Amino acid sequence: MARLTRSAARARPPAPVRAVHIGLGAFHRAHQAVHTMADPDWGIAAYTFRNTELPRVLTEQDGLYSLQVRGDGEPQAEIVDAISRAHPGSDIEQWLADLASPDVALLTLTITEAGYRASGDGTAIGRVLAGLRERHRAGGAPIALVPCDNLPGNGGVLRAAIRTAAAGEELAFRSWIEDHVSFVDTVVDRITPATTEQDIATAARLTGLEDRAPVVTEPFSEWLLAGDFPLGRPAWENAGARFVDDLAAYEQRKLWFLNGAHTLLAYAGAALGCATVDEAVQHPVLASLAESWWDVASRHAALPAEDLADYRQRLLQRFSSRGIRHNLRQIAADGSQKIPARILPVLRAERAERRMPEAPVATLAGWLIHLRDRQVSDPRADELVPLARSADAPRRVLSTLDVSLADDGELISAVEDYAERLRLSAG
Ligand SMILES: NC(=O)c1ccc[n+]([C@@H]2O[C@H](COP(=O)([O-])OP(=O)(O)OC[C@H]3O[C@@H](n4cnc5c(N)ncnc54)[C@H](O)[C@@H]3O)[C@@H](O)[C@H]2O)c1
Ligand SMILES: O=P(O)(O)OC[C@@H](O)[C@@H](O)[C@H](O)[C@H](O)CO
Repeated sequence: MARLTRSAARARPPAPVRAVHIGLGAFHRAHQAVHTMADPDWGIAAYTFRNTELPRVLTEQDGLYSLQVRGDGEPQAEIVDAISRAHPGSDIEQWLADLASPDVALLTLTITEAGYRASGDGTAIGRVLAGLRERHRAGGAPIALVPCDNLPGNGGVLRAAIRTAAAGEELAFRSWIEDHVSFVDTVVDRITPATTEQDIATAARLTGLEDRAPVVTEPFSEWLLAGDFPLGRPAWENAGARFVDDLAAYEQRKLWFLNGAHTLLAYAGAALGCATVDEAVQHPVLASLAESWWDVASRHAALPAEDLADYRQRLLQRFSSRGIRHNLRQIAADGSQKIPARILPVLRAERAERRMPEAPVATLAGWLIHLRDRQVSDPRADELVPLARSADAPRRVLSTLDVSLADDGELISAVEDYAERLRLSAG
């Protein structure tokens, strides 16, 4: 079987690099790259500072990969050609040259929620700062930074992270950042699980080509953006992106309803023995918990009730799709970074009205079990795992997220009881 390359796929030559990406993974390739492909004048130079294998494979494939879109029927595959160059993080010189180039108008980021917390040499924020420094030195063309991670106010979070990291820099550079770097807020949505060996075999069957870097995703895709692009941007709207003035209500809907339900299922679902999202939503206890989460979140959400009702109905279909096997373990990573945005705002609002909502309690109880019994991937794991194994674990773990919730004795008892209930139900 022929290897997937430009000549085998008879595709156009790579587009000139005008966008850079950091955090080359599955999601970038299912989302921002697909939007960028809709504008043939824009090519991407994509970097990953952790995975050396993916850029090597993509380079061998001339930047091409297949995207399998899986709904309930037969998957459809298309070849995505938006990535003109793929680089491992060791290509520091190329990274600096790309960010310094006035041809480059924007940098997109998918560095996970945890990526915005860490700064200094070797971190994503440290590398972005080094790139901006180089750009400033090289003439200082403006640039748009477009974070695409599931964080509330992600543009503002990135701005704050860069400002903090730049605190010791020269005044001229810091002023340039304030005046010439635009931080765009986004809401991103397309469920994209990690690729499996089985997906590689399916890609070969669908395309007739050997592709070592296929991506699997769902038909649904959404990208909402608010902010300025001083040197222009691809016509992302050709692929359905929407540019709006205020994202807050959409962001709340996405983070609470989709990501919040994912987090609930990841912890309570794993405690009840489920491995994937589609399996979890078939489980009667978890299906009812998800509905109860959406009921309680609807009480506090800003969008009109009909909009929320449509959204949750659609979510249930998306979560139930047999084509997408989204591992709960993948979603369970970095809970300390996700729970505060996805679950706690609703829990606080409920507690202020003296209610004890079952689904947030189940999420926290499932998280406790996760921290105590499983292999934990979380930037705060060293602190959290010992606390979860100590006496008074619910209070001590919750206090790492929000001291006022940890002082809520009724809540702590409810979480403790629920964790026991999950353990008993799991047998
Ligand atoms: N997969 C999805 O369904 C989806 C949907 C919407 C948003 N996202 C966002 O995209 C992010 C990446 O998802 P993915 O599916 O591409 O994952 P992935 O595992 O395929 O790729 C993750 C990328 O992030 C980088 N990364 C991981 N931890 C980092 C850190 N601490 N600092 C800097 N970079 C780091 C990795 O090097 C890799 O390039 C998610 O964390 C989420 O914020 C994902
Ligand atoms: O990607 P994370 O780790 O932020 O969160 C896991 C999932 O909730 C997330 O990837 C969703 O699938 C995604 O946000 C859908 O658009």
